[in-house]
Amino acid sequence: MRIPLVRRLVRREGEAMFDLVAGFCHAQILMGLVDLGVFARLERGPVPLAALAAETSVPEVRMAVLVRAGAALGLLSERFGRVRLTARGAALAAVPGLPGMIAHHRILYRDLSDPAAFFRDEVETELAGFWPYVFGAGAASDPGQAAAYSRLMADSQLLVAEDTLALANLSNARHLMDVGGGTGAFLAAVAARHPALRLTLFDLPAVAPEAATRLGPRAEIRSGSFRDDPLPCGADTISLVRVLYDHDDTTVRALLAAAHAALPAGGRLIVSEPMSGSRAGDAYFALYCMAMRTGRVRRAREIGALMREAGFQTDGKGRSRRPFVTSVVTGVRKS
Ligand SMILES: C[S@@+](CC[C@H](N)C(=O)[O-])C[C@H]1O[C@@H](n2cnc3c(N)ncnc32)[C@H](O)[C@@H]1O
Repeated sequence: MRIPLVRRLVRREGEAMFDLVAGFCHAQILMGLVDLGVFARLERGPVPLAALAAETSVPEVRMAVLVRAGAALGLLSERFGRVRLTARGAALAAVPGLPGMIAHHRILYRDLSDPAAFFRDEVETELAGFWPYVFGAGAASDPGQAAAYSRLMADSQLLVAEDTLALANLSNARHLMDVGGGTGAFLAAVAARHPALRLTLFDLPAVAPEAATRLGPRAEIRSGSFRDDPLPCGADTISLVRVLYDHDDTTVRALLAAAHAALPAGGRLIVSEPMSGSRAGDAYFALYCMAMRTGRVRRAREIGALMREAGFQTDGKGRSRRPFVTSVVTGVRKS
């Protein structure tokens, strides 16, 4: 700090370090704003601080602290006695599924509350129970659990679909099968862009029927488990969107082999999910997957190697517009 030429750099480094130190507080400010409905309230327009405090049953002096904290994080501003959303705050409130995702992070944070024990694998994680479908079709038969996860997945699919479709061109495809397609949010986005493309969705029996409600006659719905059943044939393109990272290498190898068997020569496989090699992949999704205890975040080149092992031709290069949304690796079945 005493050397003028590097003072600015040192201050920036110091701020970045302090942000790391204070990260938990930042996350809790965000969750507080979601839990208290502040984003939802301010989406309807600016509000005086006292009214916001009264509506949320928070004492005004404490709400003033929360609002200032939200302002410090670039989410809120207070002008002319009214609290309002900044552009970032408004965008955050409007991203489909994001407030729900922030709220469900309390489960992840409980799992991470003793990080040394977490990394030593001494924690019975709650997230492993939140996503029971990963363990197989039997565990997914609880409709309440299935509905909770399906909603979170479908809401967050909008951006994933946008980036996947920007990176994996489907204009030459005739028939796409989305394996692990959930309740059909990805295929709904595909259908809107490619009206002539034939669509099939494959998912567990507890999940797939809901896709029929969303997609209607636009898609054929096939129920089954890719752990136990062969994948239906007929599609010239298969997509696996946010599926591989839920599973260990043995299951992924079997699934990629099944996709290879289901495709004709020249058929195309599209893998889209957050990958290692980015801050989001390594400092968020990797921990999330570890807490789920079933899968892991992989580098694009690892996914590429697994695809090649299954018989696909791929350069294994992950492409991404926004690594925190998704990355894409594609391959072609060799003849
Ligand atoms: C993380 S979700 C992704 C859903 C959707 N592709 C998306 O991106 O929104 C993983 C999906 O894989 C499905 N799945 C998990 N195990 C499966 C299995 N053994 N057979 C078929 N689908 C399975 C789940 O039901 C779930 O819909």
